[in-house]
Amino acid sequence: MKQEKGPAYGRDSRPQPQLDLLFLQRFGRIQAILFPRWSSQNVLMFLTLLSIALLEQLVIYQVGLIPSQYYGVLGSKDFSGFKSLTAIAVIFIIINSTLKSLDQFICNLMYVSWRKSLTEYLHGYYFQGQVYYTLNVLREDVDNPDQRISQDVERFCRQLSSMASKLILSPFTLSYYTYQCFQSTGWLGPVSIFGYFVIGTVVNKVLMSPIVSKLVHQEKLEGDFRFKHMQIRVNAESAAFYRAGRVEHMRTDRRLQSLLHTQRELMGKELWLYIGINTFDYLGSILSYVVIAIPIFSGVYGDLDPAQLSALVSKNAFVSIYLISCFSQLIDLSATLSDVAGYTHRIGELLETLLSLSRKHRDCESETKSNWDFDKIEVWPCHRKADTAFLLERVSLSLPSSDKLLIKDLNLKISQGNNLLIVGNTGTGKTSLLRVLGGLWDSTRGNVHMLTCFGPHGVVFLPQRPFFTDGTLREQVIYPLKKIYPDSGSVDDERILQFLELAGLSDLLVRTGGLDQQVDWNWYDILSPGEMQRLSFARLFYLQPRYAVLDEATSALTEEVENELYCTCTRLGMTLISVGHRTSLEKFHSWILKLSGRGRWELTRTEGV
Ligand SMILES: Nc1ncnc2c1ncn2[C@@H]1O[C@H](COP(=O)(O)OP(=O)(O)OP(=O)(O)O)[C@@H](O)[C@H]1O
Repeated sequence: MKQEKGPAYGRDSRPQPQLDLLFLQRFGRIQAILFPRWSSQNVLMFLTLLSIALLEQLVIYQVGLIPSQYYGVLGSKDFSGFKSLTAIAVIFIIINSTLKSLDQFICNLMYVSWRKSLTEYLHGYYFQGQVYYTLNVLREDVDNPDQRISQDVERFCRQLSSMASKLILSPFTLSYYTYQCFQSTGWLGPVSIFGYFVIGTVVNKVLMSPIVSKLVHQEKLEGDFRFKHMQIRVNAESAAFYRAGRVEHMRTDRRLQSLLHTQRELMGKELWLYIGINTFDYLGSILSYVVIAIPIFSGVYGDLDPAQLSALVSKNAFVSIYLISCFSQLIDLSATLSDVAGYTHRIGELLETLLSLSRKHRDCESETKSNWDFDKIEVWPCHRKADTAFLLERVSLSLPSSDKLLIKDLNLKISQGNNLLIVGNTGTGKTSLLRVLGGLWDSTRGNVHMLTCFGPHGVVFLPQRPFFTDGTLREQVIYPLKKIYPDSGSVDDERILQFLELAGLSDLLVRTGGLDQQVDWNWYDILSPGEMQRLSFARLFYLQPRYAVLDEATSALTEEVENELYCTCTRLGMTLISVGHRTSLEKFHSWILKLSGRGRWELTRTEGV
């Protein structure tokens, strides 16, 4: 693996989120995810919504005519006409309310379907390779990716679906009533109403821009506040030992205050937008009379008597008012649109970062041509039985986000049977070297070649902090494989039980009530640190890789247990790359790499076993 760039990712200065071209680009990109093909489910739903909304308009029009027909039948005392009109009215009202409910129902279905499409799309990139690690640990420019994927996507889809049926109809109603208005008032009506709308849009855009950037900031603070609660939830026991309730209360409240302060500021900005929207709504209602007043006062209708003039005013006022109300409805959507724009920016930023990270991951993968993905090993168990797992050529390593040098010009070959122990003081870069071997960090200089694959027959890492997923005991042991490997049914059960016993965890089986018993506990809460390390070893024995990378994997265990676990690893034919502080580890290794900080290192041979 040839890696030129160091691991440092800077804080980039992104432009303030606005209602600008960037918004349109990001919105367009999200729409392409929501509507990938003409035949996609979302497009079909959208077309159904369009048909229902159009049908609804037709029925509304018919319902609107009914009152005037009542005048007719009541005026002429036509009882049978009254009965049939009432029957028609009831039918239309039932159809109308059904269509309205269907409209709402389809909007809700679209919200769910959009959320599914967008979230699954983001998940596809987020969980690709180590993208989730880079994004959460190394990138500082995209805050709270979890919040963006869960809450921001949810709100974006909800707001967009609430706008959908109004937006979808506007081109039709606008064209129809523009034509009607033109027929009644000539060019003056539509032109002045369009001009009014343009002014309204420009003013609203000015009022909306600060809202968009404030909303983006508010969502960041919302994510920070949630993260604080999550931190306490995950570390509840440690916090309780510190009696941290008071200090954490103060810190959590501080985040809440900051969030609420921003929310209040956002509302202050929204107030101006609401004033703008309401002013345009009410001004619109008198605009129709202004449109008619101009020809009247300029003498165009000088030859009409008052009765003819009022008939003309009433006719023109109706179409103008309708056209204006179509535009007002669009202006009313400004508040929702500014929310949608804020979420569009947050999701768009995440999307862009995910795409660039995934591109980088793909480039890396094609460069190394090695099988780095655990998913693939279930299909193709690694057949690259290379004698050498890692080859490092003049590798230098610095801290991300700073120039502090950890390792300089390291040449190292890790091959079968040559167990390597990495030692050194705290913070000298032992785990960082493993991060480079694991492909999580790039080296600043030099080449890192991984000549085998991950998983059974390849390399397995046991990180310093054990990782457990939700699920049964079997799922913990076979992790990160999704299926039993090898696919051998009960024989596999025997292997798992045997390895649990070897790891000293037979009693855990009794506590869980069996390998496949669903447990709703959090593994981190119910296992002691030592038990977590034992369970990690049971996993390692099960996967039985050719190379095992152990980062202080026995730090919570006694030397005696450490001895047993290491002996089992050796018996199972694993080559070990360990990081540890204990001298008792030396006897299991044939090489010791000592890191001394500031780039210095020393490789020596030991007696080993
Ligand atoms: N994501 C990160 N961003 C910036 N600096 C980091 C990051 N992770 C670790 N570091 C820093 O890198 C240095 C080396 O860390 P590393 O975890 O490799 O130390 P170590 O030698 O394994 O220490 P220990 O013996 O305590 O496990 C430390 O100074 C640490 O603070």
